[in-house]
Amino acid sequence: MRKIILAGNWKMYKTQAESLEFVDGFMPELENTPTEREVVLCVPFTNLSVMAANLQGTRVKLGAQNVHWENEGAYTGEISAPMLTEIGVNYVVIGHSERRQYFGETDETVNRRILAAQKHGLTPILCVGETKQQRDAGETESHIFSQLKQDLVGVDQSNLVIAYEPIWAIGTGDTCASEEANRVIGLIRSKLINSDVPIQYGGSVKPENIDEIMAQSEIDGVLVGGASLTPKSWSRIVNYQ
Ligand SMILES: O=C[C@H](O)COP(=O)(O)O
Repeated sequence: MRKIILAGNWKMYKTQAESLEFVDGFMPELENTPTEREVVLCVPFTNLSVMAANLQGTRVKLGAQNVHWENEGAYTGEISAPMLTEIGVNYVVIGHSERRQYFGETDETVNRRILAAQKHGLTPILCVGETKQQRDAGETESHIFSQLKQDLVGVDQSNLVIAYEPIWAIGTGDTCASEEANRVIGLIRSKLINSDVPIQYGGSVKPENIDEIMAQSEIDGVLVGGASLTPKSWSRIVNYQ
């Protein structure tokens, strides 16, 4: 039985005060959410401690948005896995297209980050996906297979989540058709050793399309940016029909 994981990625949004306001608004909405659905919030590093304190005793799991492969060292601006686990972080987003595009993340560093996360008991959410240009050139599958091959070297597939995020669908309102997302996710699954790895879809997920996305047979959850930022839209997403 594959796990359903609904994860919000807040990216570089929300101060601590705004995070707490969100928790107040969102928690009552979780009361009717089926317990088998895992709900995760991947928040900015600066909000992890305050969120850990405020989510204690709730079913919401905490996620970070990146992790370095070393435990400590002269790596200005980076955060290590032991620093995250000390706070009570459970998940970490790795290889998001924004990290790959703006911050020089490569498949090699993505792989190193995943291995470090797993070594410390964190569950990596590995993001893969193609650009519009690659899709138009018919390179969607080859690009994603290449990412998987490099990113998953030596990775334990029993503690892993993958998010398929077509880059052209992120933050654009231009959702990938749910049948197409389902097809690509099925192909990703066919490349894995463990076919029970939860595979999410990400890219302009919103209250209006969540029911259709979650009705697809291969899709085990979603990684949501913009629509995870307000209690109203996020609660509609976790309470999909
Ligand atoms: O990590 C989340 C994705 O980048 C999707 O972002 P979005 O829901 O704002 O399109």
